[in-house]
Amino acid sequence: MLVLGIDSSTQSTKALVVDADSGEVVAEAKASHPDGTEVDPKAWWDAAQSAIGEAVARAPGRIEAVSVGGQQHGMVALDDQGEVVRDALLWNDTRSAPQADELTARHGAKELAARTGSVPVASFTITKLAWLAHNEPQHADRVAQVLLPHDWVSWQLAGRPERTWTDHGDASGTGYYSPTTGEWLPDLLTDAMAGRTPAVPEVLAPNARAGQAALPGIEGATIGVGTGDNMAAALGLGLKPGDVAVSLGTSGAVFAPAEQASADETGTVAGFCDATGRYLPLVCTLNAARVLTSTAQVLDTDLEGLSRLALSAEPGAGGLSLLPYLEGERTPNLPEATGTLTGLTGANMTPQNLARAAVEGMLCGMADAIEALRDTGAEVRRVLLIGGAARSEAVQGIAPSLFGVDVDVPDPAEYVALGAAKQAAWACSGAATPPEWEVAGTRRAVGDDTSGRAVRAAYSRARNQVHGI
Ligand SMILES: Nc1ncnc2c1ncn2[C@@H]1O[C@H](COP(=O)(O)OP(=O)(O)O)[C@@H](O)[C@H]1O
Ligand SMILES: O=C(CO)[C@@H](O)[C@H](O)COP(=O)(O)O
Repeated sequence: MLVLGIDSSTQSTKALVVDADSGEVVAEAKASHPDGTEVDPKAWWDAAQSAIGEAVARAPGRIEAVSVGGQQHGMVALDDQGEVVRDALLWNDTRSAPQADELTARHGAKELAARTGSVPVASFTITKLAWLAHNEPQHADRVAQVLLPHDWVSWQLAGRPERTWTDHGDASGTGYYSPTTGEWLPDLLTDAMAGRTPAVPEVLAPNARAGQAALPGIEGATIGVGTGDNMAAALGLGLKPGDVAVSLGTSGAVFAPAEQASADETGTVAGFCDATGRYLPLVCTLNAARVLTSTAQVLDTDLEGLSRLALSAEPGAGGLSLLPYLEGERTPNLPEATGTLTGLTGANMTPQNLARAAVEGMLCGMADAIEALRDTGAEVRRVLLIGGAARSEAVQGIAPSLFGVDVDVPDPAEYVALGAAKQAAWACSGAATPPEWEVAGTRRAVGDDTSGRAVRAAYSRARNQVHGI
């Protein structure tokens, strides 16, 4: 039996056709999304149709089921005809930072963490709805329903039926859902939207059959419930206790499976649900893979060239530290921040050191995130490095000493789309637990030095100097 997994993430849509018995990927395709932090959702649907069409054309048989993993938090506001009211505001759009502060001041961080699992920052859907109510009341008045990106793409796949749905994982990133009771929190939604209460999708079980595909080429295939991209990656990797995933895509996301819900009132760790009915505490930064792309551009090289340069510099980049807050930052919560390069001298200002500082700066944020997860009780036995930037040799070489824990690199693959495919197979199997697919070859990354502590200390000093934290 063949199933289809879709990853509709920030930069692109990926589609994988997978053999449901073995987990083997038999066909795949990819289509890009536009840049920017506000996007017309139709661009995701165009990309999905293109990637699905290509993947399915290469598939050796009929697709029985499909599921969608999508970038978390994005605000897809629909009117009473099901049309989008305005472009979606994405997870990495920081304009709603003042609304995040206001909501937290009004309700209290402790209360919000206890009720929703998280203290909202600008990424969370609830703050985007509050921004809309305050800045575009004419649009807010027209909002009849709010969906998340994966809900909206699944709904298009189903041919826009009467019913809309979501899952626990993605719902837990809205800021108006309770991970512990599994219920929406309409009072928080109404408060954020200044008295308006749009409809929200039905929350279905992780292995639900949510609908049937209406898209030509996969018509009649069962649609699984779908989930957030990080929840899908956790499912695709089959994370076990002690495993921590570090995903280096547009965002840097660090997450671990948990049996208990978390409620970190400092706001560092978001208390999300996973895609199996359990939990997925997660720390997220706004600056990961694109830090490397931007630095490569400055150095007039490509990503391989950047990697070579970084590995030819000494650990510590000759005293340079890069605080890579190129898009503002979410963890630490510095939405207005810009990037800073500290420690420049005539002697150390080389392309090699700059490349090294970029890789180290991005990874130091991830090392802090691993520590924050550990502080909330997560067991950290090994790190699994995934996402686009995990393909970089420099990242693989430098991560172990900065993380101070074993780092395994699963074979490069689209783990979000694989997790979505696994969810689709689960919806068909009717079993109590998802299928167990073996994760293809995992290689242990070997660190190039033991100076991780010193590099991290220099990074902390730079952050303290510039931002006082
Ligand atoms: N070898 C590489 N080295 C560094 N970065 C890479 C490499 N290959 C891909 N990337 C980066 O990975 C990013 C895409 O990763 P992905 O996990 O697909 O992101 P997203 O899920 O956010 O769309 C792009 O910014 C791309 O430049
Ligand atoms: O906001 C978060 C997690 O809370 C991000 O991780 C988004 O889910 C986008 O992910 P990528 O496109 O970087 O995979």
